[in-house]
Amino acid sequence: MPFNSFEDLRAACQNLPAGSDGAAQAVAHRQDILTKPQGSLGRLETIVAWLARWQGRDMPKLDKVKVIVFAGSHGITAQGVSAYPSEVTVQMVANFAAGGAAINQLARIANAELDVIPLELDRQTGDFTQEPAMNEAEFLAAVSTGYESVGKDIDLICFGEMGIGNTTPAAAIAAGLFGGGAERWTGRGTGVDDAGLKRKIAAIDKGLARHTAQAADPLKLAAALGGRELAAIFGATLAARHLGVPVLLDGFVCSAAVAPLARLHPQGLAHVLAAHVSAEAGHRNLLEAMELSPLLDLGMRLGEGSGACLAINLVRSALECHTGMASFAEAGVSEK
Ligand SMILES: Cc1cc2ncn([C@H]3O[C@H](COP(=O)(O)O)[C@@H](O)[C@H]3O)c2cc1C
Ligand SMILES: O=C(O)c1cccnc1
Repeated sequence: MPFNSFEDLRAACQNLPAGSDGAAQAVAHRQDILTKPQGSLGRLETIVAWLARWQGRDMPKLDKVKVIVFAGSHGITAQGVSAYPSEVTVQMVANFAAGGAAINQLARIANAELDVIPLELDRQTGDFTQEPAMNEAEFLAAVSTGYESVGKDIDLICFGEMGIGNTTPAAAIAAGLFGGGAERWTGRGTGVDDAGLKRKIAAIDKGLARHTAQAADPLKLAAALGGRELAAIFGATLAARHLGVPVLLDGFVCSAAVAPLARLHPQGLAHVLAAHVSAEAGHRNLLEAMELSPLLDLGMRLGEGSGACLAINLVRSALECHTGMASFAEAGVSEK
């Protein structure tokens, strides 16, 4: 196991590579000689520079793109915080294996390999209104599983989650890290009614009050209020940074999962691009709090990594222009 204590993990979060300035500059230089008005591909140009910086390659590639969906089971569901029953998590893992979920279709069309990693689905986390969701060892085990799931040979990676109830721990982490109370961060998830939304807000406020002692430490907070799949996404995003793999970030749950990294290092999420802003209330605020600007805004609120996976083809398009276009000199086109 790569991490045996909060302190081990904290040290790994504070020791992050800066990415290659040279590779990002090589991309910017090539962008300026391609047959288009300078800067006219807008964010497509900065996406390629971002890929280059974090892959450490002057000419980035997207030969091996991966999606990993982590699944977890949540004790907080006892508080009636989801519109669906807890057993849907295991049922959806079977659906992923059979190819019947949204993420299966999106991964196929993005030419991305899909892995699904269930995390102790027969052992729910603690109900954080009553006890910590995870103790230190449980949290570190989930973080370590995520950390070890990322290979060095991957060119771009997306993480997704499946876990009925998990918009509640996500909102709790966001509220714990960025303040403003539960109401500011809590949305309807799978579609709870007004009474369900009230229960959710009350449960989160109760959890925040119970675990105030953990609030000053982003890792302890994520253990007390989080979930195993969120912890794994945190660990996997950290591994991606250490291994030079750029990350596309999915919706509200994934954003909350990686938020502790933003808190532990000022550049902690520099290798992460927000693929979309989800319709879950709180996601827009959360991205703003982490200074991330989403690529897509399509009213999606599914999770599974669906928004991140959809943006793969955008990144592929950006790279295709960069590698395939002719320069002014090559094409004999007059410059300004
Ligand atoms: C059939 C089905 C498929 C899903 N795929 C992702 N989620 C999403 O919904 C859940 C979070 O919402 P809440 O906090 O309200 O439970 C997570 O499992 C998330 O991945 C799904 C939910 C359902 C019902
Ligand atoms: O944005 C998300 O991550 C999300 C929203 C609703 C349900 N599950 C996930």
